Amino acid sequence: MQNSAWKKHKTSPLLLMAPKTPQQLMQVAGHAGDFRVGDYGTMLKKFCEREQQCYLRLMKDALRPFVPAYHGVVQQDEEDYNMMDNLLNNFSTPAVMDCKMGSRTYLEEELLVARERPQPRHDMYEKMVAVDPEVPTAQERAQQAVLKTRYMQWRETLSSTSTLGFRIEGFQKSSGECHTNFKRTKSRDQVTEAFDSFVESNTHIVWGYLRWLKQLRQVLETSDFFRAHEVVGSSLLFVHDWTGRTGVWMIDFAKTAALPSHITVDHRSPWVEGNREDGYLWGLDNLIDTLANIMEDVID
Ligand SMILES: Nc1ncnc2c1ncn2[C@@H]1O[C@H](COP(=O)(O)OP(=O)(O)OP(=O)(O)O)[C@@H](O)[C@H]1O
Ligand SMILES: O=P(O)(O)O[C@@H]1[C@H](O)[C@H](O)[C@@H](OP(=O)(O)O)[C@H](OP(=O)(O)O)[C@H]1O
Repeated sequence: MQNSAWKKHKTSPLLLMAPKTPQQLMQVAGHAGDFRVGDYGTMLKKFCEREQQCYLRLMKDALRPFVPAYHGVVQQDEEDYNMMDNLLNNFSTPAVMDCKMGSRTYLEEELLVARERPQPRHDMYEKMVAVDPEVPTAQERAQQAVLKTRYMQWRETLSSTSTLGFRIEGFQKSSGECHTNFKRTKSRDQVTEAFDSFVESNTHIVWGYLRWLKQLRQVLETSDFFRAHEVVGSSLLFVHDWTGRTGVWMIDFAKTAALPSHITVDHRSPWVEGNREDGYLWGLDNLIDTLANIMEDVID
């Protein structure tokens, strides 16, 4: 193996079986520039220790089949990356959708930081007024800046995050057609319309996704990892292709935090500051209901 990174970390047998052929990098959401194509069917995501710790725990959890296999830390151009399976492997010109799960998209600790050391952000002010120039307060207008938590809360209420506990971030069809303009996709009807466009009204695909989501819900209800973590800002990645193959995986654990032992969450109760609830299962219930309704409408 040529890559010096391999010397640093042992490879898993699965990885050794993966193709050497360079994989295509397809990113339908998230931070631009944080990803690279890795060797042997992997992708590299800019290193985040919190995410690394989650993946290490997830590799030993019941949730393992629902997350990309994790292969350790590698270096490229003096940058550290978490290396994981590219979930698009084994799909033929796939369609991909990213759904951000949960009713809250920032950590409680971010709220504390915002109070103690407020750092209003101009870039977020710009993103806010680009969608709705009427939203900033007089003070925010004067500063031409907003706090990140304020921006994130506004994004939640604008989209289905606050009403359904998940939101569509973006999708790419197998034709390459890409849609990322979902900031105002809020009602169940709007979400259904977007989803229908993603699957191109193919109920076989919807059926496949429903099966994945129901299995995932069952496993989440028994997972030790899920019981002990606040899962915030994590996404479900939906992948299908023309052969009818489907898959749904959990990705993005950069803001998934271990809970102190005295706190338990059910992932369905409403969040109030201090209870650490993330609304993940509430969102998954609503997502499953939304897809089930698509199937019912077809049958009726
Ligand atoms: N293991 C993977 N296999 C295939 N594609 C992936 C994988 N991980 C991430 N992606 C792609 O990259 C996108 C962004 O991933 P991710 O959510 O981890 O990024 P992020 O920058 O942490 O996002 P956020 O802005 O929510 O913090 C996903 O929507 C998906 O298209
Ligand atoms: O989708 P948008 O409207 O572009 O907003 C971004 C989105 O909410 C990301 O989840 C968030 O990153 P984190 O999840 O990592 O907090 C990012 O914060 P950032 O700019 O501080 O990275 C926001 O700018």
